[in-house]
Amino acid sequence: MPPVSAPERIVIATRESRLALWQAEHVRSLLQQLYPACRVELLGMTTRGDQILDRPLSKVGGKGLFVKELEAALLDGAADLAVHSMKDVPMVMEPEFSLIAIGPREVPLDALVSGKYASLADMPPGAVVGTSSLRREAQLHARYPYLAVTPLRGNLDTRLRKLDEGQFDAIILAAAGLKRLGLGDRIRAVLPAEDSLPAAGQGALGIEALASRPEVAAWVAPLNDAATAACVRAERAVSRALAGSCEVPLGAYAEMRAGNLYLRGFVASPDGTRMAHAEVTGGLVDPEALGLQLAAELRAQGAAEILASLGS
Ligand SMILES: NCc1[nH]cc(CCC(=O)O)c1CC(=O)O
Repeated sequence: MPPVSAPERIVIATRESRLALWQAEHVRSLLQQLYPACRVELLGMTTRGDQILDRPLSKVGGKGLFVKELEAALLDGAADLAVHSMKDVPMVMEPEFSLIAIGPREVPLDALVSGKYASLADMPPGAVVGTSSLRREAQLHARYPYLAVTPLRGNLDTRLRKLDEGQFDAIILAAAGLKRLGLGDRIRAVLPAEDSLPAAGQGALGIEALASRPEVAAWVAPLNDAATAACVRAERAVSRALAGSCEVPLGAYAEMRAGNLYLRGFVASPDGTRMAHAEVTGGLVDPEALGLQLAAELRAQGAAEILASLGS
């Protein structure tokens, strides 16, 4: 039996990239199984983040550009919930909105995609790696300072096309997106967290609704994965404490190890010459507190000076 009185109709707001539609369709089918008599529908939308492709997101308003239009659809009642990649959800949310479920994680790590090289270590000096993520760029500069990093934006298909056209020797993408779209065979190497610590929330789906609609939260509660939610909440607390809404080279990654949360994070200068790195372990009771503990540890390792030099 479904845990709540079954809804008659649920409308899911989603971006229209292939990955976003896959994720929304995935949530649609899970809800349809829970509520067979319900009409579960998708409302596809284009966001500012999808339109602005010529500039780095960090220069035009950041992650919020991927969620604003979906939130507007929640506010005006056109949709009941919105499905996001947790990585794209701003760390600080307006109080009208709440994250009502975080689904199980795909592989949370970054992946190397290349027709030429099987690993970063195989790439010769001057070889060109495409990424527009400050986090990936700083880590590449720190560990492989002889590689060239050049900007790469666009949805997954666009990025793969630019690689195939020869604009780059390799590109770095989230393994999760490639796997979800059936493009897992494009992955030459999954980058270990030691080489490329993932972004807060990477690989996890988030479901957002109006805070004023507890019935929507009850409908989707069965889709929440408690372990993933704890990991992602710890990661987001790190990012919130250190970066706020600013775009900085920062990674935060939590794993379950022996029933505890093992949380790692870094803050770096974009050129990778300065990097603060720290790790903490703690129980599942208060993931946000563990995130704040890691943020304090990173400050002790010099994160504050690095952030100050970024002008944030
Ligand atoms: N920044 C865009 C974005 N948001 C989520 C994913 C991949 C899937 C995920 O991490 O959940 C991607 C693409 C990428 O980073 O390669």
